[in-house]
Amino acid sequence: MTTDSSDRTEHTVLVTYATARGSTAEIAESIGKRLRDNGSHVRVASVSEDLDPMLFEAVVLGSAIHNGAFLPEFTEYTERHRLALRLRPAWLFSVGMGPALRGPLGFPLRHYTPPAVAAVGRKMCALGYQPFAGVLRRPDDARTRIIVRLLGCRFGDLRDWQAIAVWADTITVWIDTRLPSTLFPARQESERSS
Ligand SMILES: Cc1cc2nc3c(=O)[nH]c(=O)nc-3n(C[C@H](O)[C@H](O)[C@H](O)COP(=O)(O)O)c2cc1C
Repeated sequence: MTTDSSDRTEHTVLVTYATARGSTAEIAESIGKRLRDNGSHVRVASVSEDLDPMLFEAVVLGSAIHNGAFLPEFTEYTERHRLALRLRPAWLFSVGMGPALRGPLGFPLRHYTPPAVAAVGRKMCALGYQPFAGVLRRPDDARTRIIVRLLGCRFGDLRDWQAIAVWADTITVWIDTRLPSTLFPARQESERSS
């Protein structure tokens, strides 16, 4: 934990991510900003920085999905820090097409979690898992384009910033209510008497 100049306590949170083309990094930055605005002390970093989750009081981590799995460097990070992730309250997010699927073929698949993604959440004992829609570039090959269209998915920036902010707020509620209060005794005393 840290304290700012007014002795206000700030819980320390790591937001770490893996991205191939940048959309997941922007989602991680947005989650970090929201948690910061809500009063936490936040570090946003790529998994390539390999920050130790034990140095923070809570961890939010996420990756783009490619071919039904998290990016390899992300899965490797969760393996390397498996014990620390179990010891810290940790939340997992993915970035892919899922929440953007529509229509008779796409809708039933909206809530499908690829087994490789579910396995990461299970192993790290994530307190929550949230899939977000990402940025879907128009594929070069016609076959993939047709499949994506059949699943009712548009191409372009499909990110739902409001859903991302709401999810970050639920994490703040957990942090504020479950992590131990770290107020200095003197301040607690003055607050009791006011
Ligand atoms: C090669 C490739 C494979 C992908 N495979 C999947 C997939 O299996 N499931 C899915 O939901 N999205 C898939 N996507 C969509 C990406 O997850 C989506 O574009 C995401 O926003 C990429 O995040 P990034 O910009 O951080 O790399 C794939 C994209 C690419 C380029």
